[in-house]
Amino acid sequence: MLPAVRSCITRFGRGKVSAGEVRRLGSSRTRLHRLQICICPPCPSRVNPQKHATTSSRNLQCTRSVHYMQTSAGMGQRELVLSDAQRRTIYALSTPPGKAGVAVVRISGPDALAAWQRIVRSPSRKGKTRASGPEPWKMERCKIVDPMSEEVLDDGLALFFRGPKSFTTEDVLELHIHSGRAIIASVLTSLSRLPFLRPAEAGEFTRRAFEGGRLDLTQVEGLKDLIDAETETQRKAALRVAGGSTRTQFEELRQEIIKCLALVEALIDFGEGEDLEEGVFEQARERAQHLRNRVQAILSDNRRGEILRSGIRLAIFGPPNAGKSSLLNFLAQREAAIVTHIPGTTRDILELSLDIEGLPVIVADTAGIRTTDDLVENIGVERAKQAVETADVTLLVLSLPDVLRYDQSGLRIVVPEHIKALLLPTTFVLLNKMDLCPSVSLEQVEGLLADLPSPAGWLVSLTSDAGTAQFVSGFAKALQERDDVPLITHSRHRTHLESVLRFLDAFLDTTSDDVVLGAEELRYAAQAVGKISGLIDVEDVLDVIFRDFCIGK
Ligand SMILES: Nc1nc2c(ncn2[C@@H]2O[C@H](COP(=O)(O)OP(=O)(O)OP(=O)(O)O)[C@@H](O)[C@H]2O)c(=O)[nH]1
Ligand SMILES: [K+]
Ligand SMILES: [Mg+2]
Repeated sequence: MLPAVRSCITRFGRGKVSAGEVRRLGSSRTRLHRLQICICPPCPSRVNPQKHATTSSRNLQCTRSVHYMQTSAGMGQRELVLSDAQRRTIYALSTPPGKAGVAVVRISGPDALAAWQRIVRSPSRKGKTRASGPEPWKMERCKIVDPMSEEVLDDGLALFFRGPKSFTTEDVLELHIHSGRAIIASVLTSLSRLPFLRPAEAGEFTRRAFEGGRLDLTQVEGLKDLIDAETETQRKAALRVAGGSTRTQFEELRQEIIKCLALVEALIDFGEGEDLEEGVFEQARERAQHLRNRVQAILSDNRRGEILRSGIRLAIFGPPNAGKSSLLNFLAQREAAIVTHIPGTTRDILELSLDIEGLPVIVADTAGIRTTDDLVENIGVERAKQAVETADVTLLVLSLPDVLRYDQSGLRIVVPEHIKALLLPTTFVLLNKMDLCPSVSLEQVEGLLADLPSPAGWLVSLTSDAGTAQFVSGFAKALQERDDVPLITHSRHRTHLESVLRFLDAFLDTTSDDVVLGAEELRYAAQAVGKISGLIDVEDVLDVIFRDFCIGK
């Protein structure tokens, strides 16, 4: 560690210099990649910054956590924890192994250029020296050679990205080679012979993109979801998250909390009436109330984002022989479930992951619900009830001829009592076997469907296919609810947001007499939002105070 940096950090630990000064000095002297400064809950043990400051040879990478402690007197104490990790250049095959047209080997880190010089031989650059280096962001036809023997391993393309304008924000070299086991193995073996390279660990390129500030945690999740997306709706949602729309919205939320905190901090430091205008605390309360309502609104999304990611869990249920398994087979377009005329055919739950008009749906076919002496069937009925209870969406299948009644009051649909008990206001209804009731008109049945306590119902014949197209499109639309992707796509976001809500509520419970406590709650709230994106910065609070209040003018 350079003495100037060490001394600056020590002074920072004593509160003599600002984090910004440390950052500036650190950046200029040691070419730091990035510095993370966090607000942490009060630290039980004071940490000796010196102990955590270690020396590293090249390309020092620092991760610093600032423990911002608020004492009862309202004075801030800052502590610095410094850890250096040596940043080596990593390499890996970035495409699936096996026979294909192209394979991409990615090399990222400070020595990517050195790797280029050792293994890339470009015929078009005969006149130029190797030391002049590649032209960044430009594909170059080249030969890939073994760095020791100069043996040509493959004929391919090389692409050099100069950091920070690369995925990882470091220098990145991409080798586009032919995809074959032997070629890939020879190139990777050659790379392993370069002492300044090491194989990348799982997710390490993305991790570096995160550490370099290219992606926040929500974008990292979005990127993974994008790669994992199996349906069109999932792809669109993940693309939006990966593109940073979630990041922006959470960041806005955090900034709002920090503004609130800045008001309260100013109140602590300067007190109302002297340097500050009146009503600052009220202003902070109003903002916090507004924020609280917004967080509450984000949380009441019926888990749509998480459901969309993992697939909507749909349970098909109903009386025996209604055509539940026939429906599953129709949706799957294959004979996945056994269908017979015998009531009680399905016993266990049969689950299939299906794509319904671009929506990921995990469909469960269940045993027909009835009271029976058959031990095995009874277990099946119990499982069916459980599946209905745990599903995100339920669809009741009824056989029209079995439920249609005609009496003095006219035509009615009678749902068996033990089925009624499982009906929710959100249960969709499918009336099947319309082919068996030719005398009943479509209008009549539509009127009856409207009487059911269900958001939507359809009339079909699964054997003749009548009405099935309308059912599928109508049902998919009903499942989609709205096109917009909710902000929360991972339960991790929900957990942190619930904490935000708790801290905001706790702040709203405080009075202007205990502003120190109130500030603490707001700090926790900001920290909880910061955990969603993975970026927490104590300097933000200081920046806002200085910008908005012109202290010490
Ligand atoms: N006529 C007619 N028969 C149908 C229709 N749909 C299904 N069926 C028949 O109804 C019988 C029962 O169908 P399943 O799909 O096994 O019914 P289920 O609800 O799964 O029955 P369980 O598993 O025993 O509860 C079979 O003989 C099907 O061929 C339809 O639209 N019209
Ligand atoms: K059956
Ligand atoms: Mg069945």
